[in-house]
This record gives sequence, structure tokens and C-alpha cells, in this order.
Amino acid sequence: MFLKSCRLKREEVQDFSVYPFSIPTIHHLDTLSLNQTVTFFVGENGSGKSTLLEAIADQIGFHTAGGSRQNVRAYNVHASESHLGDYLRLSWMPKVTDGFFLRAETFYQFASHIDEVDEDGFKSYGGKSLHHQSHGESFLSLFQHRFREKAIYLLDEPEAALSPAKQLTLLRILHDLEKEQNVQFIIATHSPILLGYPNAKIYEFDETIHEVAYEETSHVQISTYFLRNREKMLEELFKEQ
Ligand SMILES: Nc1ncnc2c1ncn2[C@@H]1O[C@H](COP(=O)(O)OP(=O)(O)OP(=O)(O)O)[C@@H](O)[C@H]1O
Repeated sequence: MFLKSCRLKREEVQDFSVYPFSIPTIHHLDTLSLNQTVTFFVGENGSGKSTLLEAIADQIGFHTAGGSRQNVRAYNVHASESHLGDYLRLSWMPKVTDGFFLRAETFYQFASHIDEVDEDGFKSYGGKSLHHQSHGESFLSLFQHRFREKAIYLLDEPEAALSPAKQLTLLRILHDLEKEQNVQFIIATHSPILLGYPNAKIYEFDETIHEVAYEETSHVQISTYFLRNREKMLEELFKEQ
């Protein structure tokens, strides 16, 4: 792995009551250790996972709407401003600049940009325009053909387009890339399947950001309970007040 930690330069923050410092997890953030090849960010909607991932992407130099360093300023989707990025310090050993920031919500615009600039028959994307592949196929093409070693990948909800079977395929891709010990992933996810990747560090975002075991995540607990007790859970959920 390459990125060892990220630290919020708290001493430079003027006002913790304004966004993004007002988000509880960011408010309490100090130094986050990233000492595993695969790190997951998990937590409720709105808990700050994308905000932090985007800020890290910004500091690495990736387009904050998604892409790599080559795509910075190269395509014209509105890149969200990462106010937080300016307040993060990343510690590297060694520093890498290759990689990719996958953002499900702006992937369509990224695909259009690749259509415009492609010169090698979409070699890095399975030989076909990303627009001529289904949403899930285009994600997998990117993972299978563009992801390489000596790089850092930030993935924001990669499961958004993937069937459970294809999420398993992604686990296999992570495993194959990890074998060389020369790659790093930070992944924000809601998927109990992806979270199951072995030896990953899982950070849960609630009031603070803290490490949890796989079985302790509410994502795994709720999914497991639902699958085992579907009728009982639905009955409880739909009960008249
Ligand atoms: N530009 C903005 N101005 C003010 N608040 C914002 C802005 N963008 C996001 N927020 C708020 O910041 C909080 C964190 O959002 P973020 O997208 O990081 O959450 P998340 O954990 O990634 O959620 P999800 O799991 O739904 O993707 C949310 O409460 C959101 O409403």
C-alpha cells in the first residue's frame, strides 16, 4: 500500500460549525490510519463517506467528479469543490499518482469523455465504448482492463451497478491485484458482500470514524437478519402505529 494515513489539519479549520466540518465524522476527524491494502468506509447515508473520499481524491490530484490525474480538467462535468481537500494532509510511503476515482453518479459523463478522447479502440475499457456496455458491464470493464498495479483506487459505491454475482467478480479482481502487494483500494460501500473481503480494514462512520469487525457492521447485521427472518421483519416494519 502507498497511502499510510490522512490527517485533518484541525489547526487550520476556522469554523467547525460550517459544512463540511459540521458533519460529525469530519468534526471529530484527526488522523485516519490507512495501513491495509483494502480499506472500507461504511456507515449510514449522509455520514460523510463520500465527502472524505472525494477530499482524498482531490488531494491525490484526481478529478473530483471521477477519473484519474489525466482526466483533471479534461472533461467538463461539474466537479464538486472539495473544500475538505485543502485541509487534509496525506502521508505516503512511497507516493503514487496513478489510479482512479470511481464515482457512480458521474460515470455517464466520464464515459462520454472517454468516447471523445479514445485513440486506441477503448483498450482500457474492454474494446468497446463504455456507452455501449450496460452500467454494470462498464464498471467491470474498467476494473478488469484499467486497474493495474502501482496505483491507488478510490471507489465510491462500486456495487451501485453490480449484481451480487458481479460483486463477487469484483472481489476476485481485488484479490488478483492484491497478490502483487502493489496496489491500494479505499472503498465506500453499503454492500455486505464487498465488505467481506478478507483482511480489509473497515471504518464505520457514525458520530466518529472507528474501526469495526465485519460482523459488527449494521449492514451485515441487518442483511443477515432480513435474510433469515424476512416475514417477521416485514411484519414488524409494516405494523400500524
Ligand atoms: N454542498 C453541500 N452543502 C452542505 N451539506 C452538504 C453538501 N454536500 C453534502 N452535504 C451533506 O454532507 C453530509 C455527508 O454527505 P456524504 O455524501 O459525504 O454522505 P455519505 O456518507 O457518502 O452518504 P451516502 O451513503 O448516502 O452516499 C450529508 O448530510 C449531506 O447532506
